[in-house]
Amino acid sequence: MEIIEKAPAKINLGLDVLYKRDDGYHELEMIMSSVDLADRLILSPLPTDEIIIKTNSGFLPTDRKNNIYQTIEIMRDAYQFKSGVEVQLVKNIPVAAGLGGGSSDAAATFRGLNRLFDLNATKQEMVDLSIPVGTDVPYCIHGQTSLVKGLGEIVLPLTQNMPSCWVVLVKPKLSISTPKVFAKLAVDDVYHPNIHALKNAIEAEDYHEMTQHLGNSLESYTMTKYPVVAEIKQKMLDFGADAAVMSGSGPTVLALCQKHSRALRVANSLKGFCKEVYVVRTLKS
Ligand SMILES: C[C@](O)(CO)[C@H](O)COP(=O)(O)OP(=O)(O)OC[C@H]1O[C@@H](n2ccc(N)nc2=O)[C@H](O)[C@@H]1O
Ligand SMILES: Nc1ncnc2c1ncn2[C@@H]1O[C@H](COP(=O)(O)OP(=O)(O)OP(=O)(O)O)[C@@H](O)[C@H]1O
Repeated sequence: MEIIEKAPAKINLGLDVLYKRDDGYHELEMIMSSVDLADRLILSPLPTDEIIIKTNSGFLPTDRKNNIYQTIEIMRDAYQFKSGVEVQLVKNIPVAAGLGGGSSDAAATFRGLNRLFDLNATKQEMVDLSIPVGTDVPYCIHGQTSLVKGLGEIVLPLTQNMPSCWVVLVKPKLSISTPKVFAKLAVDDVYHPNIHALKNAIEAEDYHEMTQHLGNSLESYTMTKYPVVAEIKQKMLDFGADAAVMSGSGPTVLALCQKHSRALRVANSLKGFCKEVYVVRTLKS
């Protein structure tokens, strides 16, 4: 028996860092959505108790450092199934890009194990178990456009999906360490996007208003340190994107376009500048 699960990339339309907590983590308020650039996971049971991860990506750990491996251990502990599991991971989402690929793989593993072993776990039970795996995993389990708060564990689905449009994703050849970005951030000086205006625009299905409120508190630190990220955003706007913003802690920048022809123009104009350029659609839940 085999179970196939898709793991879509997440995008941060809005990311506000509210304050630094006493434990060193940062309280966040975000609007998150997903796009149809996705990894694919094929899960099958094993006769032994082994956990085997096979992937087409040369860059990923396949041991306990992989979010998929951690998720299998957590679910096996919680639901007391003995079987081992093999997961074939077809990696399409760029790694360490700000697109939550690892978190989405973990969420797909929760869903896939639930189906493979008929565990009857509710979304909320999976969300509760997922918190140690990563900030974005609870959102990825819900998977619909949401207001996400705290350290990512509070997920409040909006009444509407984000208005459908084309999304151009451009990732420069840079590795950005999320812990470093948070550690270096001057929290008292960050820009605060208006998350509530963004939420209201999405719930009113007002595409134009939504484009006015994209924003990310981490953008200015990353753009100062890596000017290429600012250059990509500016080029996207110059070539006619309706709006552009960095996703997560970067370095991927996303542009929104209502017209397909415009999205293609933005993408083609950036292809000479960056290798990793994707034109994708928003997802409906
Ligand atoms: C910034 C986002 O992309 C928003 O979607 C994600 O929160 C990043 O998620 P991620 O890459 O999975 O990173 P995590 O493993 O959760 O966090 C990495 C590190 O960043 C810092 N961190 C992370 C999230 C947070 N709310 N406050 C923090 O200070 C912590 O030092 C943490 O150990
Ligand atoms: N299944 C996985 N897919 C991708 N990365 C993984 C996975 N499991 C563990 N990792 C590790 O997690 C790190 C971050 O990967 P990921 O692609 O999730 O980052 P990201 O897109 O920056 O996420 P975020 O938007 O949440 O910051 C990588 O360095 C990688 O080694």
